[in-house]
Amino acid sequence: MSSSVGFIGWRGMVGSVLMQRMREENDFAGINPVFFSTSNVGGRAPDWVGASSLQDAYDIDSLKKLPIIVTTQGGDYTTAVHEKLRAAGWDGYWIDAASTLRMKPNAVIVLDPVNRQVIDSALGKGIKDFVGGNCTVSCMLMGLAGLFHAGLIEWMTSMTYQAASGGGAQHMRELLTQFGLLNECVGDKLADPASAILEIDKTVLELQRSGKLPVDNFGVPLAGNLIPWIDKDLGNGVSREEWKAGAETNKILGRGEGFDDPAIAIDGLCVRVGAMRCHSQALTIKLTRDVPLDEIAQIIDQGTPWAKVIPNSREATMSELSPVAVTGTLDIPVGRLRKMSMGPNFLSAFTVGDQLLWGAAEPLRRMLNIVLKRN
Ligand SMILES: NC(=O)C1=CN([C@@H]2O[C@H](COP(=O)(O)OP(=O)(O)OC[C@H]3O[C@@H](n4cnc5c(N)ncnc54)[C@H](OP(=O)(O)O)[C@@H]3O)[C@@H](O)[C@H]2O)C=CC1
Ligand SMILES: N[C@@H](CC(=O)OP(=O)(O)O)C(=O)O
Repeated sequence: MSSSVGFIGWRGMVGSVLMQRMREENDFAGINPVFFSTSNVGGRAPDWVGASSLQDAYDIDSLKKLPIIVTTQGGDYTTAVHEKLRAAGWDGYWIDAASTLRMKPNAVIVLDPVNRQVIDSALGKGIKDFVGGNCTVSCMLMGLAGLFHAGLIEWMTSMTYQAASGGGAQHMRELLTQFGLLNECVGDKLADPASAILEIDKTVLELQRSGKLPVDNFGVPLAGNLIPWIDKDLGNGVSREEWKAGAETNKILGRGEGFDDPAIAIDGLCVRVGAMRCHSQALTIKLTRDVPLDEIAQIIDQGTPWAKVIPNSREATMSELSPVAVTGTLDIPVGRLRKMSMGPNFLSAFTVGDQLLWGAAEPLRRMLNIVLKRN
């Protein structure tokens, strides 16, 4: 008999990528999907499952009937509903993209190609809350799993270059609108090859500083700029996005508080750049021992089926190690691998991942399938 699965947030950006991947993998064949809405109760459910109407995503009685709920609606929704649903006696599986529950002791951060053992052990203990990790963390781990599992990482810094999509659809629109307006304000000068570049630069800067660009989402212009702060201020000089790197990576790997193995120190700065939907990161890794580069490349390549080592050449880097090359694929290229001048135990790496695929939708899709196979 097919299991009923409730979907909340299916028409949002992360939800749409999840639906797309589920359809590509024929995942709907084995389930009875029930679609919910926070804004259009009674409206039509998506075409591909036939005509049924959207149920109320806040109605605890409707949600309670489902053995599995998958939500990509966001943290506010999780906060509003999860506790109430559990308090009402619901004992189903909750699979969530939002960060709200990630660090709760009875929730597991899911990234099964990396932490299937942690997931299986949690399932065996009756844990029912499974949450996708932060996009930067998940993409990094999909690339570097081999090194972590081989015990080769003593500590690591991660300097990120995060895409506009991490903020949501409106952020992507705002970035493109800003780019358009900047282009427009110097359109005539750009068309004239004889015009002075410093004049163009001055005009662009004037518009960027004028307060006339739309900045409702980012707060400041991102086009032709960058923002070295992502997510909340924790009050100790660390942004919440930066804190997640260490906290979530260790929890995913089953290390640190609550586990037998000690935490690995991971820290860095998180920066928003004008890329569309791929997060990139530059990593400095202190190895636990001196390992030759060709062995390191092999270990990374074999870490997950999606990790792909890019030769450390200018040509390969430019064509294969960029957001434009990676967007829409599940590949996690890892390149710029070289020993650093600080010594043979210091490794540099650069990795890129589609933050809506491995960074958000794909771990949830795979977790749903793990749960379905158990049921
Ligand atoms: N953006 C990201 O990169 C990541 C996001 N996440 C998590 O996923 C959550 C959802 O993110 P995201 O998908 O970007 O959020 P969206 O804003 O795209 O979608 C969230 C909800 O907004 C409602 N909505 C209102 N207007 C529209 C519209 N015009 N088109 C589509 N949906 C609309 C929908 O709910 P309804 O149908 O009920 O009206 C939808 O489910 C985040 O809050 C975060 O917790 C996790 C990892 C990465
Ligand atoms: N904060 C990430 C996106 C995201 O949703 O992260 P999280 O799932 O950890 O809240 C970014 O802005 O790029």
